[in-house]
Parts: sequence; C-alpha cells; structure tokens
Amino acid sequence: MAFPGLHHLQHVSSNDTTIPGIGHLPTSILDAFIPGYSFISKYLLDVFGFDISIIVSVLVLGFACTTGVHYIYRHLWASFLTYFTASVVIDAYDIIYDNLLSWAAEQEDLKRVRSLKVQSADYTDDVDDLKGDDNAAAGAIFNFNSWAAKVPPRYEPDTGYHWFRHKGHWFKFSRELNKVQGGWMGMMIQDQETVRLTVLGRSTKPIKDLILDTRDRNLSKQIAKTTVRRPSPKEQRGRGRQAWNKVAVRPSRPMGTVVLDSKQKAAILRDINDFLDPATTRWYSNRGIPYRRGILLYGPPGTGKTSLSFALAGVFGLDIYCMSLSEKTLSEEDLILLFNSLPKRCIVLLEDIDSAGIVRKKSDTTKEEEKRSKGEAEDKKEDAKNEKKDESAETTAAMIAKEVAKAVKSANESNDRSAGGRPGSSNDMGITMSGLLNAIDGVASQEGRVLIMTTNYPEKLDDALMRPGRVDMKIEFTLASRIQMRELFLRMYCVDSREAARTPTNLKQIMPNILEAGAFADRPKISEKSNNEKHSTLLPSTGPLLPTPPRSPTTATPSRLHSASKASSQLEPTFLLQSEPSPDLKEWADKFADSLPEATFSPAEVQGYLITRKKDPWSAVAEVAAWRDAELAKKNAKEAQREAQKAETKQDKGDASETSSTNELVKIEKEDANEEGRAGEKLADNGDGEDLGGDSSRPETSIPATAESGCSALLGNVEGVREDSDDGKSGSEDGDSADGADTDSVAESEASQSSVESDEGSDEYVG
Ligand SMILES: Nc1ncnc2c1ncn2[C@@H]1O[C@H](COP(=O)(O)OP(=O)(O)OP(=O)(O)O)[C@@H](O)[C@H]1O
Repeated sequence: MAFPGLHHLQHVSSNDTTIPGIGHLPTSILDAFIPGYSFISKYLLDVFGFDISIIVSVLVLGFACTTGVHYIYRHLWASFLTYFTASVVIDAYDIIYDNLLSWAAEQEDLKRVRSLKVQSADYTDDVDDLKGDDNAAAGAIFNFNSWAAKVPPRYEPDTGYHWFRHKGHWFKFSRELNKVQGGWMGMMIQDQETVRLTVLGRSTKPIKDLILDTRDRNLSKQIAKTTVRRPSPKEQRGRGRQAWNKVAVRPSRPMGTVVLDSKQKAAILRDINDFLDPATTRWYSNRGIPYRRGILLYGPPGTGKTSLSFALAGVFGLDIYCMSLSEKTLSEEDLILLFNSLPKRCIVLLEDIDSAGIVRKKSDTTKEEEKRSKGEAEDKKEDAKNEKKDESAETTAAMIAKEVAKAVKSANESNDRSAGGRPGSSNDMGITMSGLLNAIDGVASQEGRVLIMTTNYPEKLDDALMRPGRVDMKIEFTLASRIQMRELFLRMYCVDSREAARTPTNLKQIMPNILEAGAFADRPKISEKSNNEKHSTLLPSTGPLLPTPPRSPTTATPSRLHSASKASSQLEPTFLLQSEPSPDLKEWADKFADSLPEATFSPAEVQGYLITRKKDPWSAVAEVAAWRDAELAKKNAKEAQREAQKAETKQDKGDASETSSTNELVKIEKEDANEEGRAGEKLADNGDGEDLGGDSSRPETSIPATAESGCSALLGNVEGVREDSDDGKSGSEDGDSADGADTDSVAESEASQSSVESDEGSDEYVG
C-alpha cells in the first residue's frame, strides 16, 4: 500500500531542485543543513498543503548567524586573552592550590557563583573559632557531636570558570579537570585538577600578589599552629614525603607556658634563632662545618622536655618530626631513610635515645643476664627434681618452678631498670650506636635541621653520641622547684585575654628579659665579615652549654625572630596571652608553692593536680596538703618496692661481694628459726612488716587543710620528712628509722619486700 501523495512527491522531487518563492534558501543548501529536507518539505506540502521552507530558511539563517558570531567572538576573545591577559596555572598537589581554594571559599564574588563544590568542615581544625555555649546551665552535658555540627561546611567554586574582582583587577578563576597519563609506565589515564588564574592586563604581577595574599592569609591562620609528623607505617615508607605522615596540626604551644629556668630558656631560644638565620648557613658552609644543630634535653619524666620542643617548633614556625627509638618496628634502615627524607628546615624530636641498642652494652648485658637467670632456673629445677623424688615431688617442683619464674622475672625487670631502660622497651630491631650516628650525621642526612634528643637517663648515653657537633647544647630538666610550682599555679588560673594579642617577631616579645637571662651582655662580641657578606655573623657554639654570643649591633634587631617558614611574609597572627595575675592570685600561688617540697614532684604531677581544680584556685591551695601527703606516701611505697626488688635480685644472684656478713647471719638466723623454709621466712617477714605498720616513727604531718593557716608549717613538716629520709640515706640511726617509716607507709608492699628492708637496715648498721 502506498501513501497518498507519495507518487506526487516522487514526481516533484524528480523534476525540481529548488522550492519556488522569494526569500527561500535553495533546497540544496537546506538539504546540506538538514539531510532529507526536500523529501520532507515536499511531502508536507503535498499532504497538508503547508510550505515549511520559509520557516526552515529563517531558522537555518539564524543558526548560521549565531554560530558565525560565536565563532568570531571566540576567536576574537582567544586573541584578546592571548595578547591582553596573563595567567598562571596551579596544580592540585601544590600547597598554593589549597591556599587558593580556601581563600576563594571566602570571597563574596566567588560565593555567588551558581556552581559550587561543598566540603565538610574539618572540625578538628576549625573548632577553635567556635565558642562554647555560655548560656549552658551548670552541669549541663556537653554533646560534642551537636557542637561540632555547628561548624559550617566549606563551599568552593566548582569546575568551570568564574570572574571575580580583587584589589582593582579582574581575575578569571578556571578550575579544570585534565586527563593525564599516570600509574605504572604511564599506562593509566588519571584526572588531574588544576586552577588557572587569569588577570586582565599583560602583567602576571596581580596574580603573584594574589597568591602571596592567599598564602599569608593561610599562614596567619596557621602561624599559631604546629604541624606534627611521625614516621609512616612501615609498609608505606618510601622515599621523600611518604616517609613521614602528617599526624596533627596543633595550636602552637606558647613559650611562656613552659616553666623553665630563664637562662636555659634564653640560651636555647638564642641558639636556635641564630642557627636559623640565613647568614648562619653561609657561616657554616664557609668553614666546612655541617649545618646541623643537636640539643639534648634530659631529666626525669614529666619535666617538660617534649613541651619545650613543641614550643620551640611553634616559636620558629618549624614543623616537628617526632620519633621514638623505643618503637619496636624501627630498624636502622628506617632510621636512615627517615633522616634522609627530612625537609631542609625542621625540628626532629628523637625521644628515648637511651632505649633500644643505643647503649652498646645494654642489650648484650640484658641478654647475658637473661641467659644466666634462665640457666640458674634450669639448675634449680634440676636440683629440685633430684632432691625430691618422693610422692610429693610434683607439688614441690611446681612450687619451686613458680618461685624460680618469679625470681627470673624480677631479675629481668631489675636489669632493665638498672640499665636505664624501661621494662619491655627494648627495640627488637636493634638500632646500634653506629646506626644512629650514621642516621644523624651521615653524608645524605639533611642539613638545616635541629635535632632535639630527649632522655630520662643521660648517664647511660654513649660518649660518641654526646660529642660536640652531635650534641651542641644540653639542657637539664629537674623536678619542680618552688618557682616552677608557683609559675604553674599562676599559669593555670590567669585569665586568658585575646585583647593582649601581638605579633611575636622578636625574641624580646617572648622573653622580655632575654638579654639579661642569657647573660650575653658581658660576652665579647664577635663580628666577622666574609668577602661578600656585608653583615656580621655569629660564632656558633660548638660545645655543650655554650650559648651563642649576641649578634653584632651592626646587624638588624639583635633578637629578631627567624621563623623558618614565614620569613618573608608580614603576618599579623593573634596569640592567646594571659593577663597579669591579681595580687590575691599571687598570694595564693605563694601559699601553694610553699606547701610543696621542692624537687619532689614533676611539673606534670603538679599540673595534673591543678588541672582537676582548674576553676577553683582556692581548693587547689586548701587541698594541696592532703594531696601532697598521699603522693609522698605513694612515692615512698614505690621506692621501698624498688629497693626490695633490688635486694631480692642480689640475694638470688648469690653475689657474696655485695652481701655483708651480717646480712648473711641475719638470713641464716631467719632460716634456722623458720622450719618451714623459704615460704615460712616470707610469712615471718610479712609479720614484721605488719608490726611496723603502725607508722609510729614517721613524723606527723598533721597540717591544716586550709593553705592560709598552715603553709609555712606544712613546709617545715615536709622538709622534716625529707631531712629524715636524707639522713637515712647517709646511714645514721635516724635514717634507719626513717627508712622503716618508708617501708611502713607501704601498705601494699609485698611481704618479701619487708624482709629486704630489714636486711638493708642491718647492712647500714654494719656499715
Ligand atoms: N617545665 C614545665 N612547664 C610547663 N609544663 C610542664 C613542664 N613540665 C611538664 N609539664 C606538663 O607536663 C606534661 C608532660 O610534659 P612533657 O611531655 O613535656 O614531659 P617530658 O619531660 O617530655 O616527659 P617524658 O620524659 O616522659 O617524655 C605536659 O602536659 C606539660 O604541660
């Protein structure tokens, strides 16, 4: 069946090539634009009597004109962009990219664009700007999730281009996704994001200025933050950036919050500041000295070594790279790789350098001791087996095995302690001294870094590690002095005031008395001019505890602060400072400090106490006596336990040279008296301990609970206790009774320990 009119269509088509009528485009042209046009138009004309040629012609003409104009416009625009604009491309992996996007997210022009990309806020970084709920009722539960949800998400321009105005210039912000070859042998096609910044005008300067602005804005946000990096997991460690993981960006610790002797603080600040001075690099290279600085911080746990390192990183705008030699997975190769992957300027915090195999003989000794102890244990087992072959053999052997296992454990722990290590802290991978030295000053090791090593046991360190050049400065941290405790109290209760914010660009802003504290004024000034250096440089210290002399007055501000990453920018960061304490607070601080014995508690312990009363300075003063007594009792208990373990180990070793004859006699007497053997002896000793438990010999520390009424009395009592115990150490009778008191105060001390205490007491009488 044929369609009506089709015949006619075929007829027309075969005869005419154009559609008659003025203004019509020739059919051949329309056919070129719309394939099959003549066929369709003739069909419509025949069937419906409607001629579409005019409409189509108009549409085609319109389309052609638009396309043409667009084409011309594009070419003209491209030519304009080529000749009258400047542009800069920024890759996504560059830090400038992040700076630019976070800056763009805050620009009004760019906020208005209709195509945006949204990102959840990183509340760990941004919560600082959020305030707590001041209206919350007292005791109301703080819900972190609902609080963190208040951090608004970040909106940034999506791919495409957007125009904005900045400082009188028109910029085009184009975010582009490009396909690039990547992966293994470049066989994978990956998306790579870039931002192209274009400015109207032939100079790139406005763009460079804009990039500087975005960087400074970001820095001023970050200047009060310290980036902390740690070694990446072993399987991810590779060369370069991958060796270290960014683990945190913390608010920088203000130097003032580290309570330390002002001379020491001044010395270390001056030393690092001068080291970071760009002129010092030349000074070192001119003399062929490796441009590195090594600082050893040593002292008991919780005295501020790590805190000082973080504060220094904050002051000098350096990232801090932390690692501990007691990490079990750290091998020598890792250590070398990690040191070789450090950036040019940074602080490396190497903790616990006394652990692992750093002390050459420690691990060997420990192993030998272990072997010996095991051998002894086996021997004892054998003996026990041979001697007791009766029916109760099994029970006795089990008992002996238990005893022996206990002795081996205690010997090992004691060895660990006496070698300066912590139980279980030995490094399985075994970092030798030469491995460590290779890492820290091997040829490939990065120059310009400040290496801060910390230890609780400086006496255990190898001399090779301590030589100048590796350790240029040593700072000792001690248990809290009176001044430190007072300072800790004031810091805890001073009111924070943001109004007092200022820009620390000078060491004097951190330590107003830095010149006096460093006692630099009376040092000879060394000024030296190299051929091409106009300014004088400093002679860096080469020996321990030798602070760097002051810069010559011919240089810029003597104590100008060198912030490694922020040197070139003008920054206006805000620092949280504390207001001047009130006279009342100062008085309370004095009372608080007077109530505590010096050099007995670590600053961490004092801080730990204060923090539990952080909003109540009065309770802190009033309750300090009770806290002090409880802590002293605990400390005494620990000390007694340690002594007991030491003595037990001595006994087990059967070291005749270390055991006095009296001691032996006492033991023999005890053994004779106790027919039940060793177990019975322990029971008897236990009884002794209990008898002494009345604490009659300990000086009474009945101190009023209020600091007001009894601070000085408290101090007297406390010192009385300490003097007694000191006497005890010197071997006087008083001392013995004090020792006894120590033992007594250890309610939880094991019975065996009591036995050792009394043994020790005998020793001292003999002596
Ligand atoms: N001198 C100090 N000034 C201010 N705070 C201190 C000081 N010493 C310790 N603290 C406080 O005690 C805590 C522990 O301090 P830090 O980690 O610096 O001690 P550390 O000496 O490094 O201890 P460790 O040897 O165990 O690593 C921190 O919260 C710190 O604020």
